[in-house]
Amino acid sequence: MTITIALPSKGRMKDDASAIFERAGLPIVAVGNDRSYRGRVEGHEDIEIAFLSASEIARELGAGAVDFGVTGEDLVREGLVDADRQVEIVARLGFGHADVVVAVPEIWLDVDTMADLGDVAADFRARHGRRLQIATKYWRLTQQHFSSQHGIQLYRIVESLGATEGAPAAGQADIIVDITSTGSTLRANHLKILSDGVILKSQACLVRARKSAHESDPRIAHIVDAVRNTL
Ligand SMILES: Nc1ncnc2c1ncn2[C@@H]1O[C@H](COP(=O)(O)OP(=O)(O)OP(=O)(O)O)[C@@H](O)[C@H]1O
Ligand SMILES: O=P(O)(O)OC[C@H]1O[C@H](OP(=O)(O)OP(=O)(O)O)[C@H](O)[C@@H]1O
Repeated sequence: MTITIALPSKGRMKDDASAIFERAGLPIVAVGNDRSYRGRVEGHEDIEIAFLSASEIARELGAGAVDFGVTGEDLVREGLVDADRQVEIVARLGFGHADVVVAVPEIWLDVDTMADLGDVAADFRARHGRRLQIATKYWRLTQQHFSSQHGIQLYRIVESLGATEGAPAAGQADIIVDITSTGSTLRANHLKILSDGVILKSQACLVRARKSAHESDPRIAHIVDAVRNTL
């Protein structure tokens, strides 16, 4: 059986992901030219590299189409139902840090916690004739945090695929759920994070698809150990 490892083909995690495997003694070489979406590990003919986008990696892990992948924990938990049953987070790799947060307009002076936001949501229809609107691309994480964790049911998610922080000022939503790293985009858009509004502290992870064939395969354990030993 060939083992397939999916690595980011572009974007902010690409170089760090390859560097981890280099340090683990599993140097990656592209097959064909620089733009090729296939690679291999030097000296290991039975390991194949698939270069995919970060969110595709989460999906392919869930489908069991790859054995390992490097991607953000946010994308794994957003992309997969009951993620821990489908995949194992083998190692947190120390790059690609970003927090998924609930942020509200700074001028909402009396809203500092999820409980305060729950009060706002409960009154929203009476005051404004519609539900509180949340702009996000993180549907699953938002629903878990609001409905399951904080018992807030009265809201509507407005899908946002880019420039989410601009949605409140543009009148497209009231609040947002998005990732932040330095906080400068939130500040520039006059948004503040609720004190208990950090939904997930994400970073790049080595993730393994849970497959029964892995249990008896020493190459799987070798890859896991080699990557963990770099940290
Ligand atoms: N400042 C940041 N902005 C966006 N994503 C970040 C940031 N810092 C770290 N990340 C993480 O990087 C990952 C997304 O990476 P990137 O945006 O490079 O992917 P992508 O190639 O655009 O993926 P896709 O096209 O599939 O969305 C996520 O896991 C995210 O948490
Ligand atoms: O807290 P900060 O350091 O300001 O970073 C957060 C911002 O960075 C990302 O957008 P980016 O411009 O990278 O584009 P992307 O969403 O297409 O990745 C993300 O979507 C946030 O908007």
